[in-house]
Amino acid sequence: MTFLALDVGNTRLKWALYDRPSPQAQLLAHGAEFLENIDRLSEGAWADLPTPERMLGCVVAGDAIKRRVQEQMELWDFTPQWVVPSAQEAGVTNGYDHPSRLGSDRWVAMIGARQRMLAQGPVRPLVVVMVGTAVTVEAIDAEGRFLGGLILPGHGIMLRALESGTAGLHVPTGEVRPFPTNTSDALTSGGTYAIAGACERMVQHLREHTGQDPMCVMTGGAGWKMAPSMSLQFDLVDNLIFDGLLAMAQHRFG
Ligand SMILES: Nc1ncnc2c1ncn2[C@@H]1O[C@H](COP(=O)(O)OP(=O)(O)O)[C@@H](O)[C@H]1O
Ligand SMILES: CC(C)(COP(=O)(O)O)[C@@H](O)C(=O)NCCC(=O)O
Ligand SMILES: [K+]
Repeated sequence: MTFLALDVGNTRLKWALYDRPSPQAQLLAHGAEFLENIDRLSEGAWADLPTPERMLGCVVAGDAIKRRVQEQMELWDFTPQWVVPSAQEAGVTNGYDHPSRLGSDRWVAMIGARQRMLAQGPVRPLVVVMVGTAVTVEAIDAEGRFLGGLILPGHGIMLRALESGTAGLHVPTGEVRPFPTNTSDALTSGGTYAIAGACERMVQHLREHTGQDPMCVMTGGAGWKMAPSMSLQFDLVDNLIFDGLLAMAQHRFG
C-alpha cells in the first residue's frame, strides 16, 4: 500500500512517497517545491509517480495553499488526510494550553523525534529544533510529555525585519564570526547566535526541570546553516516530519 507523506511549510512543500505506511517503509521518491511552484506538481514531479494509495500530511501554510495542494492531488483516488494535533498520539502527550492550536508540523516532528530516540537507545528528555521559515525549539521529558516550546523568526525573516526597520542595514549575507567586524558578518552572526542561544537555553531549562541530559535533534531546510554554530551536540536529521508521519500513518492505515 503506497503512501504519500506531505509537509507543507510557509516556504516549501516537501513530499515523500513510500512503499507502505510504516516506519520500516522503503522510500520510492521524494522532492521539495517552493510554494510559488506547487500548482505545477501534477504535471511535473508527480505526473509519473507510482500511484499513492494513502496520504497523510501536515500543513501550516494556510487554507488557500492547502486547497491548491489538494487540487494537485486530484489525480489520485485517496481522500487527503491532514494531521490535527491532539492531546496525545504515538507516545507523546501535548502540553499546549489548546492542543489543536499547536502547529501540526511541530507535533509531527516531535513524534518523529521521540520514535527515533526510542529506536536508538535509552529513554531521555528531548530538545527538538526545526529551522525553517520560523524556528521552533521544543522540550519533551523522558515520559514523552511535550512541556512547551519557543517560536523565533528564521534567518530570512530576521534579516528582512532588520532591513525594513532601519535606515542603515542592507543585507548581503556574511559569515558567522565570534567577533564580527563588518555589517554583513554582524547580521549573519547575530541571527545565527540568536537561534543557537535559544536552543541552548531550552536545553538548560529542560536539564533543570528533569535532572537529566537531553538528547538534542535539529531538522528543517536551514538546519545545515545552524549545525556548525551549535556549541552543544545536536544531531542533524534529514526529515523528522516524515519519520513522524510514517509512525502516525501506521496507526491510521497499518
Ligand atoms: N534550496 C534552498 N534554497 C533556498 N533556501 C533554502 C534552500 N534549502 C533550504 N533553504 C532554507 O530553508 C528555509 C526553508 O526551510 P523549510 O524547512 O522548507 O521551511 P518551511 O518548512 O517553513 O517551508 C528557507 O527559509 C531557507 O533559509
Ligand atoms: C511556528 C510555525 C509558524 C512554523 O512554521 P514553519 O517555519 O514550519 O513554516 C507553525 O508551526 C505554526 O504556524 N504554528 C502555529 C502556532 C503554534 O505552534 O503555536
Ligand atoms: K516546517
